[in-house]
Amino acid sequence: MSLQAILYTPSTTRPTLQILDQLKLPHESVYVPIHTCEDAYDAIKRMVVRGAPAIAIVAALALAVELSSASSYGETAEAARKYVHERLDYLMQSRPTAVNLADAAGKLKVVVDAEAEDESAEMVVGRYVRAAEKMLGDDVKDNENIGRFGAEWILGNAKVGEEGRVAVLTHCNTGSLATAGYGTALGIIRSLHSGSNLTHAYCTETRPYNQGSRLTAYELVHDKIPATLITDSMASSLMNLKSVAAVIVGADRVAANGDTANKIGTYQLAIVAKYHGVKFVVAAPTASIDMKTASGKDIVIEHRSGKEVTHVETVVTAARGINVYNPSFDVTPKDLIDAIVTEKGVVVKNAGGDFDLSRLFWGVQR
Ligand SMILES: CSC[C@H]1O[C@H](OP(=O)(O)O)[C@H](O)[C@@H]1O
Repeated sequence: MSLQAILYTPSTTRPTLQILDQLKLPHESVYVPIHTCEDAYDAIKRMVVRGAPAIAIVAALALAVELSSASSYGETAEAARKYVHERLDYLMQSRPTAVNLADAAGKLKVVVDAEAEDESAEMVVGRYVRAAEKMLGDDVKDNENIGRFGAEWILGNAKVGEEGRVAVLTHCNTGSLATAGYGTALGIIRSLHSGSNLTHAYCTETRPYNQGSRLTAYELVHDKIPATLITDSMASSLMNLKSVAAVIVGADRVAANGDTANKIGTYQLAIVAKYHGVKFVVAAPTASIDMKTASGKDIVIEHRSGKEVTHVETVVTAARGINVYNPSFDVTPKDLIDAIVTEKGVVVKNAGGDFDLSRLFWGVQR
């Protein structure tokens, strides 16, 4: 059975939403109910659920559940539209760096704003719920495409070993626990593995939240994919001594020029990969690409509590009184990125060294 971060039961009357408490993994697999937007906001903020696509989908579905269980959205279609806008704006404040939530909110606002003659509040709500539910299934399909396109690109462009197989390194968690299923960067690893083209997957611990040791390692073991856990500080030695063909990472926000914000530690992996001639691949749905943000210097980087660094669960692991620097993300400049893999295909830099990401959105209302 595949791992699922999100359990959603659509129903004509009262849908239900539960999320896997990722703070308890890998020790316990516990699902917690989400009834309101406040529940979702708190779960996203505390990283009970995390991962750019998963954050967006949980927020969208939480509002669907809330709308279906209360008539607090007003008596008229206009009141319902206003309520949906306000709740989405509230949810968007939960974490600033990943763009997927803002992207989903924008799309859902367009859906409810599509006015129809004499429609009721309930008709607006119904349109919202159907659009939010569609995001769940679309994300899995997108990730399967990312997996296929990414595996094909790596096998066609990286240093492939004997029998057409590769070893790769990934950072943070970008699998079924960060999405609606299958995953982005981890989706490429799943596709390489299912095509018998993977010799080994290395995953970094990804301090301080340990998405790698607690979540990615959990997924790789669950799927019986040959894998080895390393600490973040081992990555350069690994690329120096082992035949790593590609580093594959996710994205929280890809700027219009291709600069990419991702989990802290990504930037240094890109530098080491460049030094060792290892391909550096960003895997992300187009919902993670923000054409309104020109470059990486314009991306807001979330800073989190120093306790994430000084504590492992309740155990203090640092000298009391020390200051802590804890940016949750860093920005990898486009020059260090070899390919951006999306559900619509792979984008590489042109002869001028630039990514032209706009073509991914031709004919799409943004
Ligand atoms: C496909 S998940 C994308 C992205 O989100 C993760 O951040 P967080 O665990 O803080 O939500 C990580 O940066 C992943 O690469």
